[in-house]
Amino acid sequence: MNPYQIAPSILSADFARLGEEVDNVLAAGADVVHFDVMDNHYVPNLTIGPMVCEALRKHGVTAPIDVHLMVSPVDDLIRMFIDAGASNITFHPEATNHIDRSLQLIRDGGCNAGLVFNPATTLHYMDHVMDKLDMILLMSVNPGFGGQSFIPGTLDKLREARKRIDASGRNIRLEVDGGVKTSNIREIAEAGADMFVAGSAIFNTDDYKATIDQMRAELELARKSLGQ
Ligand SMILES: O=C(CO)[C@@H](O)[C@H](O)COP(=O)(O)O
Ligand SMILES: [Fe+2]
Repeated sequence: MNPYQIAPSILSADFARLGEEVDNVLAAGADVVHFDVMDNHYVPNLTIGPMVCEALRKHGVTAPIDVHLMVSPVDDLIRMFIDAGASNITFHPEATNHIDRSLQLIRDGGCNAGLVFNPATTLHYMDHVMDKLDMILLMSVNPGFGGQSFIPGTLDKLREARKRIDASGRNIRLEVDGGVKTSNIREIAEAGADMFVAGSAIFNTDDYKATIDQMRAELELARKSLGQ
């Protein structure tokens, strides 16, 4: 099994040709489709909802769809994305009054559940819900837009999150989102991440396969330096 997952964010895809873009990036070797949902309330931008997720499933996409909810509140959209064919659903803990209940709702719907931490959000939100987490997503930019620069302090936060995951003994994915590129993916992996969202770094290149191959080569170097 590939220990590392590459998840292109379709926020940077050409929305006028979304089905084709997703097909192309999966054919180029992507593992997962990262699906950014913004409500112009929790974040100052507005994107796509469950109808688009369902349309991708009807189009024939069978790869995991990783839904990143940047919305408040979260529960209604969790239900809709479960019905629309989501595989993973993550939300920001400060966007719901009932973190445990929202995580349980995702799991009861048969999806993997996760919390998302903004650069300034404390990891303590995970303390009492480790048993309900399948994944943890650390934002390495402030949420709302693609194409921003990776915030370097995320590396220490990743190391801290990795320690907590290892101490829990649970199989929890550690995803990172924002400013991930071929030039920094290796050090991000060495800090403990195992799932990498990359939007502009993939969709703004002419050759998706060449970019993803280069990312995998960097991840292979990280794997060796970690002694895995
Ligand atoms: O959730 C978000 C932004 O809020 C991300 O998923 C971005 O879409 C990542 O874009 P790049 O930083 O990789 O361009
Ligand atoms: Fe995202």
